[in-house]
Amino acid sequence: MTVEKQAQALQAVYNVKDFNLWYGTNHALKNVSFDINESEVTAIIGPSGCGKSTFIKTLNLMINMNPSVKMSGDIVYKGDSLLTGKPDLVDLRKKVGMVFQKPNPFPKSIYENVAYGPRVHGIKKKQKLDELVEQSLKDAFLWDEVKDRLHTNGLGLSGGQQQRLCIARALATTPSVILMDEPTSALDPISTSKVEELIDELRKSYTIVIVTHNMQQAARISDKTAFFYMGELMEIGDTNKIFTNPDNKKTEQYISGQFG
Ligand SMILES: Nc1ncnc2c1ncn2[C@@H]1O[C@H](COP(=O)(O)OP(=O)(O)OP(=O)(O)O)[C@@H](O)[C@H]1O
Repeated sequence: MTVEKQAQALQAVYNVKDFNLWYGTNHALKNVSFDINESEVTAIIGPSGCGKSTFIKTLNLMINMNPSVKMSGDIVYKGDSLLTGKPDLVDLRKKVGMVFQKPNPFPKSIYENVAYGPRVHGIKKKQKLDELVEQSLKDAFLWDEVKDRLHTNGLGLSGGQQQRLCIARALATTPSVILMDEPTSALDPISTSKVEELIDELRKSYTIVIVTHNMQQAARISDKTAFFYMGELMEIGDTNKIFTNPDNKKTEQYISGQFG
């Protein structure tokens, strides 16, 4: 990590404070506390059902779509409480983009997929939209593959291309954070490595939180790794340390494949 990056890394973009979440009576996240630093890639790992997806969906309050959810503690985004404040959800989701496990382009043209977010946020001028679409597709490493077919349906792209289109769509609203929930688990190895290369580039400009089942992937692409187990954060630290010399016995057992 460069000196500049270390200096930036001291800035927390999220403070998660004694956070609990229940689905009805199911206590899915328990007393979770940690900071997510600006300009870092934070990987969330842990066995199935440990609360990874639940956690990442709280960071843009997508979790609020589920009426059975109750939360306590706090998640503070850039100084503002997401739980006790009254965050503007449209604005929050502009700043905190999300990419899902299964590529989910809108059934619209490639151009319209990317232009959609900026339009919702009031950008109407064609020239500005054209520029944003081109830049976002370039930043998502997709421009060269689609520049001659921008007005064809996004669903006509391959799975890996669709996922990069979804990343372009997230970038088009100029977010500061990108949440990724297992973004490569539905992709083949070549598409996966393209998305990993892309994450490596995006890390220079964005804060990234990624849920992954793939421990090699977490080790390759993240600065920090958080290990969740049965709804608890067992350990968070520098990825190198978590994968070579974790403090917690459960982390060690998980990364060495003793359970999963
Ligand atoms: N919509 C929901 N309604 C009720 N319970 C839920 C819901 N979503 C998740 N849960 C429960 O919350 C707990 C955490 O689930 P979550 O999907 O966050 O885990 P995960 O670590 O992402 O799992 P996986 O790796 O299998 O995707 C589990 O007990 C799960 O059954």
